[in-house]
Amino acid sequence: MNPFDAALPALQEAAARRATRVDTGPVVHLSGVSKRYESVQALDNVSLDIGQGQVVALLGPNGAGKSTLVEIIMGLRQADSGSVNIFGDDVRGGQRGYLSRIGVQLQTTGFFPSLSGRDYLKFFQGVYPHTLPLDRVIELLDLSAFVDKTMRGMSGGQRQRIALALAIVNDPDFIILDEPTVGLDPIARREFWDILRQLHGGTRTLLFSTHYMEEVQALADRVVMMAKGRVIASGTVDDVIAAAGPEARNLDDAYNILLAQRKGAPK
Ligand SMILES: Nc1ncnc2c1ncn2[C@@H]1O[C@H](COP(=O)(O)OP(=O)(O)OP(=O)(O)O)[C@@H](O)[C@H]1O
Repeated sequence: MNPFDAALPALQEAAARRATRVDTGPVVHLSGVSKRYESVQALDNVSLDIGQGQVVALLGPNGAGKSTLVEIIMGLRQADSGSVNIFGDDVRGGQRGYLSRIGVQLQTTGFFPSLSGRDYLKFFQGVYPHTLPLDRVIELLDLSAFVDKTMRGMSGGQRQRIALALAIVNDPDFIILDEPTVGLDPIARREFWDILRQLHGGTRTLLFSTHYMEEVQALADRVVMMAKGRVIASGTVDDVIAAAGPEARNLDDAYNILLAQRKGAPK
């Protein structure tokens, strides 16, 4: 049986539970967020709203501020100024209730090489009050062939799959992924996209950063383009292409045009 079909009942149940939850307002509400590291202005007055069920791609060159933004949303870093609200929690004010509702896959995950994937999954299951059944997570992400291997014995793509599995153990409403498919070969990347589509299922909110245009086009219903700590364009792929002007035929063109305009703009 297709692993996705096998996992469907658990996902449907989870989606039904989410549907009965009454949330008002956006999942993410950032207003005027700035962050400086010594001489670098990593984020400069960033405002962003993400609604429930949206799949949002953060796109931008190295150093644009994507990871910093993602880490502030995860509560791993503190913004210097502005407001950060996730599921209504005032993150800068110290409210952290939202953490049980998010799942996070960092750019790189450090694993103890001698532990297995199953060891990690069990450990994470013990951390949260509500979790998806372990066998469902294994089925959903198609982990059975390697979940009992040690982390040392896995390929990079398999380790990334375990990292994603750990991000969904708590059946999160909001999944945040920092460059989730970096280093994967094209086939593994496409498999990863299929998994993300299944996880989204129309109800979960997804935010991911990426450098891959085809990843944006395959997954996102909204793009937030960043450069030098600022949001330089936001909207659907078509909106962003239109914002770049008539010379932009596709997202690649739009990206290059908007970045070139930004380079010429005063800081
Ligand atoms: N801990 C830190 N200390 C000092 N400077 C930092 C730190 N973290 C990030 N920076 C700087 O802040 C800026 C934004 O970095 P950030 O990692 O958020 O960008 P990014 O868009 O995620 O880049 P990449 O695509 O390379 O991951 C960069 O100039 C970076 O060098």
